Amino acid sequence: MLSEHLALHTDKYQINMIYAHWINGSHNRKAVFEAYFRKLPFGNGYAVFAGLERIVQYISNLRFTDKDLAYLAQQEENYKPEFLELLRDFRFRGNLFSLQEGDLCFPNEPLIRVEGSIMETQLVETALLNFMNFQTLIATKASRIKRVAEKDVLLEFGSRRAQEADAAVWGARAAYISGFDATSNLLAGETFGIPTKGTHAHSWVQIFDSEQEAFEIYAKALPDYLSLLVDTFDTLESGVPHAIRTAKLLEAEGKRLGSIRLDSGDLTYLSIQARRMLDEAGLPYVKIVASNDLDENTMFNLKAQGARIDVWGVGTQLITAADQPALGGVYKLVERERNGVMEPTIKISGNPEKVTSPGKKDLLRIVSKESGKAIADYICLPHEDQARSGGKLRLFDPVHPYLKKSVKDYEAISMLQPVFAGGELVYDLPQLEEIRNHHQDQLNMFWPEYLRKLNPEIYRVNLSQEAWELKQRMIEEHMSQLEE
Ligand SMILES: Nc1ncnc2c1ncn2[C@@H]1O[C@H](COP(=O)(O)OP(=O)(O)OP(=O)(O)O)[C@@H](O)[C@H]1O
Ligand SMILES: O=P(O)(O)OC[C@H]1O[C@H](OP(=O)(O)OP(=O)(O)O)[C@H](O)[C@@H]1O
Ligand SMILES: O=C(O)c1cccnc1
Repeated sequence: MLSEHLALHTDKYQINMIYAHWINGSHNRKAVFEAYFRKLPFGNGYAVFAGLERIVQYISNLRFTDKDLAYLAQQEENYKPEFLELLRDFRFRGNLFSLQEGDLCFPNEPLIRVEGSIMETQLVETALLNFMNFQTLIATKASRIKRVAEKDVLLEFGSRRAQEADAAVWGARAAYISGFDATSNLLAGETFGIPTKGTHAHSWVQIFDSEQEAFEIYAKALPDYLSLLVDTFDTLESGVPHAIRTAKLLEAEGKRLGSIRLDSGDLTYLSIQARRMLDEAGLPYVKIVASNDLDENTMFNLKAQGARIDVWGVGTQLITAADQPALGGVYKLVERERNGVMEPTIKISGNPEKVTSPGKKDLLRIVSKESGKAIADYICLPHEDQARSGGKLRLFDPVHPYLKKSVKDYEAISMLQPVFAGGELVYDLPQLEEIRNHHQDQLNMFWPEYLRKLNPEIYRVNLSQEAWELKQRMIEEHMSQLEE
């Protein structure tokens, strides 16, 4: 759980390839890989990049122990002892560039770029994608939920249904980045400083002889910000009246019941009725929490129906990204060293979406100086300075080049930040609060049509003329080689 020691958290084929390169004498040749995803999850208009802190921890601690090496020797008889000695001395000495956590990101743009020896760039693929894919997926799901909740309070309740402990804890962090207000998971709270919140379970009520007794005992022990779960027997006939009685007892002691929680039945009807009963009892300050398999779609409907819910507890659907449980991010080779010189490389596919964009690339966000809003993301080769110098920029769709427009009076924001340089960490990991604020600033940079939950406008991600021509040229070269 949250292990720092993850050298073997890689696919066996990575070590096999590294071994074969070593036998071939090519393991120290240079390579450049880029990580990206091809399709946005949940039909959303953007994704929220997350996972960098975990990646930094992983790379900083990447060492093979005696135990790891003994295990590798046992797994593969072919591995020569000298190879295992090479692994013993392994440290990541390459460069890594990445988006910042909380950045909005889009399909087919480089989110992380790794440059270094074949050995080090290949080794890190599995873990890096594992962290990026999961955390970006959950941050994106959480961002959708936040768009619907708007100013309501969001509590992350997913731990018990998450795909194991790391997913619960890092998932809680991803949700917080995208605007959740608290988590029920204390380890996530302790590890990352996320505020923690909790109500109580049905078992608390069931264990006593009466609901009223259960509420009073709980109120006595934990009178501040108390939340009472009111649906164990009958929400409106029993739970809410008992909660009101408990609130009055608290008032007599100068204290206030914080909230009641609804966890079953028709949440619109029950919240409206409970609100009325609380108000009529002179308890307008008591908030209503709702939970029960909620997601952004149910929440949207509940709000449209006029539900009187102030606080939303969201678990399973968020933490498992239930409607799309994988992001599908990939890590592709874009440059290789040949005869001492770096050259672009391409992966051809019968499926045009899967043809890679060759060459090491930078990602610039083109932002209008007039509106302060993002116009497009622009992928160019590192030596290209047209966009960076603010010159008139021709944008065209890489798949349908006739879709074009020119922009001027813009700022080109460089999205890929240097994180490791020659193996040294050169990036100050921001505090979680800063990441959360950064995510909000990012959202403010986009017009609402890209942010809406249903059928959002597609944000432009364009290749520079030069990057596009390189791709076309390499496709044609490969095709003519195939024909020969
Ligand atoms: N007014 C509503 N409109 C749309 N969906 C709702 C509404 N009220 C509740 N839901 C959602 O419907 C789903 C199922 O609720 P349902 O009432 O069938 O089960 P339940 O309340 O868990 O049943 P039980 O009473 O046995 O616990 C949940 O995801 C819940 O959030
Ligand atoms: O529905 P989710 O979005 O996943 O939110 C978490 C759920 O977990 C709890 O139920 P559970 O039945 O596990 O425990 P309980 O006995 O305390 O209700 C809680 O009451 C929520 O319904
Ligand atoms: O505190 C709660 O109400 C809670 C915590 C975890 C899961 N369900 C509810």
